[in-house]
This record gives sequence, C-alpha cells and structure tokens, in this order.
Amino acid sequence: MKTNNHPDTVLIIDFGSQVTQLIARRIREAGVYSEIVPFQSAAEAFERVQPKAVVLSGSPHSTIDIGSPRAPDAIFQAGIPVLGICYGEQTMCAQLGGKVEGGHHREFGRAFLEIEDESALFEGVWAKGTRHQVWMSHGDRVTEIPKGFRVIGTSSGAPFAAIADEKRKFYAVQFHPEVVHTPDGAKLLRNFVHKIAGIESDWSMSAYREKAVASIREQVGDKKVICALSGGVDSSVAALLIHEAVGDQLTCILVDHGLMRKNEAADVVAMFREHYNLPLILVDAADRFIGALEGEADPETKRKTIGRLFIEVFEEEAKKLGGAEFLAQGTLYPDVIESVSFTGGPSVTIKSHHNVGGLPDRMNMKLVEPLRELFKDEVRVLGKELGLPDHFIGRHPFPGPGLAIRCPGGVTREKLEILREADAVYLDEIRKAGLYDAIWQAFAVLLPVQTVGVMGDGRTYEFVCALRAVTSVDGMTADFYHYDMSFLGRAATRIINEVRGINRVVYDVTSKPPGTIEWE
Ligand SMILES: Nc1ncnc2c1ncn2[C@@H]1O[C@H](COP(=O)(O)OP(=O)(O)OP(=O)(O)O)[C@@H](O)[C@H]1O
Ligand SMILES: O=c1[nH]c(=O)c2[nH+]cn([C@@H]3O[C@H](COP(=O)(O)O)[C@@H](O)[C@H]3O)c2[nH]1
Ligand SMILES: NC(=O)CC[C@H](N)C(=O)O
Ligand SMILES: [Mg+2]
Repeated sequence: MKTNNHPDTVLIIDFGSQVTQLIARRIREAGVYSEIVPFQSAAEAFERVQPKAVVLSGSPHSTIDIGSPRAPDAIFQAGIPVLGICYGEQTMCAQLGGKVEGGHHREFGRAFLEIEDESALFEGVWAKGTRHQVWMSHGDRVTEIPKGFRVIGTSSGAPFAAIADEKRKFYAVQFHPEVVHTPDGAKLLRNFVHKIAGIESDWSMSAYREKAVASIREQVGDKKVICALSGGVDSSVAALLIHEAVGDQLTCILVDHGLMRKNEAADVVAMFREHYNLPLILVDAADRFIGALEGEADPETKRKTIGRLFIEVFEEEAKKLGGAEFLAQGTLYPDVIESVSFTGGPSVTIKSHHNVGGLPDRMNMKLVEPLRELFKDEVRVLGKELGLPDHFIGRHPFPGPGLAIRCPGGVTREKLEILREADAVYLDEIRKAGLYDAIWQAFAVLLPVQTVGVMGDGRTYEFVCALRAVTSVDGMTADFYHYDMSFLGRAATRIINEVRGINRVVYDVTSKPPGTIEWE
C-alpha cells in the first residue's frame, strides 16, 4: 500500500556515498519530491513509496566484493526509470548482466566527458561530439555493459562513463551529476526527472505548507500541543505551521535560562506575541539554571544539567496546562537521515547536544514534527512563506545551552553579563560591516584566563575574550571565517573599550575538525 503523501516521488537508494544528500537537493530544486532510503530498507521503501523513478547513489563499497550492497531486483522490473550514479552504475551493470572490474584507471576529481551519442539524458544540455567537465571519484569501472544498453559518453578512465537503455529508461553515469563540480549536472538530473520520468514540478513550499497544515490537523485532532520555542529558525517555523493548523490548541514555551543573548528573550516574545498572536509562555528560570551551574566546570556536566532542567521546566509547564497530548519539535530531514544512515554506526560522543529529543520518552507525549521532510534552506523558504521577517529567517544558529558553553569552566552571573555585552558588540560590528549573512555562525567566548593590560596609564588584570566566526553548510564541518585584519582590530577595540572586565581579544582560527564550533 502506498503510504507516502506525495504522488510523484523519486526514491534515492543510498549505498553510503558522501554526497547522497546532494542528489535529493538537486531533485527537489527541480521541484520534485525525493526521499533517501538506506539500501538495507530499500525493498520495503520501494513498496511503500511507489516512486515514479529511482536513483542509485555512489558508495565506498566495491561491487566486486562478496556481500557488497545491491539494489532490490524489483526496481528493475517495475517499468520505471532508473538512474545509476557511480557505484549505482556499477551495481546496475553487475545486476543486469554486465561486468565491473577493479581498475588501474582510477579517476578522482575533475575529468572530461566526450559525448558519443545523443540521449534524453543530455537533451538540450550536451550535444554529440562535445566535451564537458564532470567530477569523478571511482576506482572500479564497468568493462561490459548489459544487453540493451549503449554508450553515450566516455572519459579517459571510463569507456562506459555514461550509458543508456532508452527502451527500459535505464541510465547510468560513472561521474557525479549531483556535485557542483559537474557544472551541468543539475540539468541532467532535471532531464531525468522531467523528460525521462515525466514528473512535473509540484514540490514547492506553498504546496508543502498546505499539505503540512492538513496533516497536522489530522494528527492532532482537538488535542493540546506544546512546543519548545527558542526563537531559532526551526522551532519558530514549526510553531507557526502548527499554529496555522490548530490555533490555540498550541502553547509555546520559551525558557529564559539566563543564558540567552542580549535582548533575545524579549525580542522573541515581542515577535510572536505581537505579530502572530501566538500563545506563548515565557518562563523565567534564570536563577534555577545559573544556580545549578554555579561552581560546575566540567563541560559534559554543564550540558547535562541544562538538559535536565529543560525537561523539568517543560514537565511543570505541561502540568500547569492540564497536560498536553503532543510535543512539537523542529526535527529536520538531515537529522532523520543521520539517525537511519547505515554509515552512522556507533560513534563516540563528542558532546551531549541538548535537544528536546529526550523529552517524549520522559513525558509520555506523542511527537509532531512538521519539518522532518525538509532541509534547513527549505525551512527558511517556508518561514518566508509564513511571513517570518528576514532577520529572523537568516539568524545564525544558537545552541540550546546558550552562553553557558561559551564560558569555559565555571559560569557565574558576572561572567555571563560580560560575555553577553561582548557578544552584542561583536555582532553589531559584524552587521555594520555587512558580514552577517556571509558568516554561518559567529559569537564571543569568555576565557577563564586573566591577563595584564594597561588602560589610561593604569594596570588592568582582566579576562580574555575569544572571537569565533565560521563558514559551514550544516555545522558538521566548518572553516574559520577569513576576516580582514582591520575588521578584527575594530571589533577588538570596541569590545575592550565598551565592555568592563575584558582587556584582551583573540581570534580563533581553528576549523572543524579538528576543533568543534563551540568551545565546550
Ligand atoms: N530557550 C529555549 N526555550 C525553549 N526551547 C528551547 C530553548 N532552546 C532550545 N530549545 C528547543 O531545543 C530545540 C533545539 O535547538 P536548536 O538550536 O537545535 O534549534 P532551533 O533553536 O529551533 O534552531 P537553530 O538551529 O536555528 O538555533 C529547539 O528547536 C527548541 O525546541
Ligand atoms: O541546539 C543545540 N544544542 C546543543 O547542545 C548544541 N551544541 C552545539 N550546538 C550547535 O551545533 C553546531 C555544531 O556545534 P559543535 O561543532 O560545537 O558540535 C553549532 O551550530 C552549535 O552552536 C548545539 N545546538
Ligand atoms: N563514488 C563511488 O560510488 C565509488 C564506487 C566504487 N567504490 C569505486 O571506487 O569505483
Ligand atoms: Mg537554537
């Protein structure tokens, strides 16, 4: 039985490529809904989703190895178009009667594709006899293609770099059309979904909004929902969507734990109460959080204390409301994929991220997760659609434990106050320089180190403030932002002049890895 709400889905079978998510992105950019499933559950997902087309991803595996992953045979018998990419091509060939060999012709990075023949895949993009840049990353290669296929493109390392069986609508490429280093790749994927699979563009955020609102109504009925609202993009968009669906059945809870940025709580409250008339409870829990944190210097203990207090506050607030059946969360698609990805496996805990994910178990509530099919940039588009002002949509992420993890070592009220001021000055300078949107996340850190300085001919002995700014796509990896030195000089001068308690400023030039974005 088909259980997915989207009539025209492209199913992407993930064999563990680093860039599988990009395939989904590119297809969605073409206005077509796509879903990623790990290969282990592909057979079940194929049955459930009944896709209009299938894409097979790349993989770190080799089809030559015994026990390496395969696509379910059913997809080749369903009469729908299939596109194999890299490993996807190799397994398609291996499964349909071709041959793959471990190569002496490895290609990594930039390569050139000679167009040998016309094809629906290349229509309007690449003409026969031309040559184009593509991006490759393979060690194995196809050496014999299955019956029914013909060669449409070659590269110096891969005689079967692009092949097609137009009758069965099976296509396969050794290069990666999903990455930006294949400049025309997105157009090929568009050809695949529109021209070959015949799917029209109907995936838009306004269509999504309607569907999401309807399904929230169906799920929630006349029951109560609470939503932990931080004012971050994810929880804000989730709250607005649920409010549109069930109005006053929703109550949002914003916890002011005393670890927010300057004016943060007030701004969030003003925005949601005044502009949206959204039922919002602001809980002032600053004493409770700071009281529990005082004297605690261990980063993990700090994080766990904050997580525990969050749960306590939500439990109390839910009780005051007479209980609530549902808990809303801003879970995004990458979170969902990560938790099911077969490459994930048991990994070490670098830090215990606070999220409300621990809540439902403890609180016995069902989850409402209206964003679980979306990527962050899609959430931003949806936020715009819902009328969230630009300055809210473009906000840098802010962690649940807030300033506590930017005060390494013990937290005190005084230190938090110094940090809050320094952070505000720093962000003000960033905005003035027009850099806010170019930076993924920026913040100040107050080090537990005092140094000697001289100010107004007097000796000072005050704290060191570290500035951090990073570029990133998803927070998983990051580079430090390459400021102009004169900007750093300006920011440092202002912080030292305006913030009592700081007499020295340094800049953090660590990428992630080896560093993390936050200091704790
Ligand atoms: N001060 C807070 N009060 C209430 N809920 C909070 C608070 N801080 C965090 N949360 C909850 O924890 C969740 C996870 O925080 P996270 O920072 O990952 O997401 P966000 O704040 O919604 O968006 P962004 O990633 O843009 O900051 C939030 O979605 C929100 O539900
Ligand atoms: O909601 C959150 N709860 C947390 O406990 C938490 N810790 C880190 N972060 C944010 O996650 C991103 C990656 O941070 P790290 O490189 O420090 O792990 C960065 O954007 C961090 O700000 C958190 N967000
Ligand atoms: N990127 C890939 O899909 C690589 C496939 C296979 N591991 C190879 O080296 O050829
Ligand atoms: Mg946040």
